[in-house]
Amino acid sequence: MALEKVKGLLPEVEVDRYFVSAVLCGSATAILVSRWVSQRRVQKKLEEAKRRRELGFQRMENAARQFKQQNPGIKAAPILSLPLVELAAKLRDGTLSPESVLYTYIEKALEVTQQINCVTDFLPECEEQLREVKKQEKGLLYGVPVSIKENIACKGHPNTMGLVKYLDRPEPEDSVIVKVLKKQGAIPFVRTNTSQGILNIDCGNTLFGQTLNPFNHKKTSGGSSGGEAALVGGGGSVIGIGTDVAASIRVPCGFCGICGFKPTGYRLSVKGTTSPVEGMNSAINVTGPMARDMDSLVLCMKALLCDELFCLDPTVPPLPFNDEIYSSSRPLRIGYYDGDGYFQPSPSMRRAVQETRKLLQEAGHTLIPFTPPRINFLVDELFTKGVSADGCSTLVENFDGEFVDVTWTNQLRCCKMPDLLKRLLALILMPVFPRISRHLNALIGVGSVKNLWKNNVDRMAYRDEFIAEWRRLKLDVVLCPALGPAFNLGYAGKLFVATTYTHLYNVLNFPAGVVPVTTVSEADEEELRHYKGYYGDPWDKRMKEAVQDAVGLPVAVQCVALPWQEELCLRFMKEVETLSSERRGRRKI
Ligand SMILES: CCCCCCCCCCCCCC(=O)O
Repeated sequence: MALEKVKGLLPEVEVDRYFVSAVLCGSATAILVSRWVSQRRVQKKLEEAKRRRELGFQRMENAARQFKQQNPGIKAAPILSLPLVELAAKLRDGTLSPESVLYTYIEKALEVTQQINCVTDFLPECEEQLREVKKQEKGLLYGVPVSIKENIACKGHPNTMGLVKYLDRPEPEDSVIVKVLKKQGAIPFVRTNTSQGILNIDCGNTLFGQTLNPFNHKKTSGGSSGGEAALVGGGGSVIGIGTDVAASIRVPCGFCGICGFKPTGYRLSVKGTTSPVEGMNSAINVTGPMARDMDSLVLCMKALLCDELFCLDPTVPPLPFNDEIYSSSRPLRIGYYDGDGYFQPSPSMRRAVQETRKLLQEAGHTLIPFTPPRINFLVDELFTKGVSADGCSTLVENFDGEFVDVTWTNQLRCCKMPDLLKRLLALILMPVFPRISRHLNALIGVGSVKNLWKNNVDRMAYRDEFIAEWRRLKLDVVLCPALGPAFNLGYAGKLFVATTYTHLYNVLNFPAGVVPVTTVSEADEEELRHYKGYYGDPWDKRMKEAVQDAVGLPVAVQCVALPWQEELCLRFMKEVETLSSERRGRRKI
């Protein structure tokens, strides 16, 4: 009836069935052709990028070979085995030349990346910088080759984050961090792989492929600074710079058996780095150092916290490194927890905390149980809802027109679901899988600017509550689990929520770092067979599968301090490193 009325309102036209079919077929063909054309364009760009990358590797090989031919007496092993502090001292006093160190690391980085695919780009201008450092006053990192995560700007190279759309956007200038490193005499020489779009604890993308773990090629290096962690862990770089908005320095460092430090946001500059969700402030994105030992991290922090940094980026507080706090040996009051109530730690994660707690206690510190308050609220309402406040649209847009890497398909599918479907699924899942249901609800985002402000207020209130508990127990620092051991390939992109141990400290904006303390034992593997998780849901099942078959792989702990207490946090990390390496030494005897 209604249809008849509408028809009556329309002018009488003779509809030609052939004409309609032709229009429909034409439109469908046009859509298919334009899709094919755009896919071809992406494919071509991918091939071009691959060629450029291969050319870079070729240049690395030639440069290293030429240097070796001209300097046959220089041996790689003694240079590669030097910890950063000793390497920097030898460079400064002239025992080693910057050339010998740079070309040795170029050759080693190439060897490592051929095995585990961690380098994305050679920085040929490192040869220019090699000449430059000799003209300037010797800085703290004089002649030290440094690797840089691919989202940290190096002039002339694009910050792609593994996305084809950014390939043609070379950065107009170095990021502040790279400028400061250069001022201190460092020589950035390679850039390293990330997860596609960065917001992922795996390290794979369609541009550069998957980075593998240097200790076990069936495992991921972790992400998103996974290229960096794998290169340093594999011995191809002595110091690297990563970024971390939820886990990206700490998770890959833990997976690859190295130390990594996430300072308080804004203590180091992020100018010139690309963030996974630009403009999002619910979890703070930072830059930080990654290295094989704590002394290296400390030297790097000292080098970065200099006048050049404060001058280039006046939004960074002008706080030079405080050696008095770092060198203090006063006994500490250390809060600790070995499970956060949201994601049950693997057996080795828990044992790492318990063994470290014992060592610290025996060394004269006071250990006090500490429980992070309202963990579900923190994870679902503050972190996930905060990061996806726009209903995931910024993140989803990043993937428009891209071939989506397998490490992202699962999560992207969840993000792309219409809100109504998310709500419906969340409702259905609530009685059976409440944690997954809450996560889906959080991915809907906040809905309005007013709600975002409310979310910010809630975050500040949570931070006050957390600090009040910290103060009530008179704590100096906190010891807690670091995610590990390294996941089997194919799992990290489906276990974003396992980052609760790290992302808590991005929401709070506290400094935090990871230190490897042990390796997975047969007993851990046996205990894992009985792992049920806190919820017994599909995520727990996945976690169990992800960490299986890891005997011998490194496991870290996480050390945390209050905001702006970087030096105290680093001192605590150093102490943990010393105690656990002494214990490993004792065990060998
Ligand atoms: C917009 C989708 C939100 C989904 C939840 C986010 C999960 C974060 C995974 C952690 C990735 C680490 C990234 C980093 O720290 O830089």
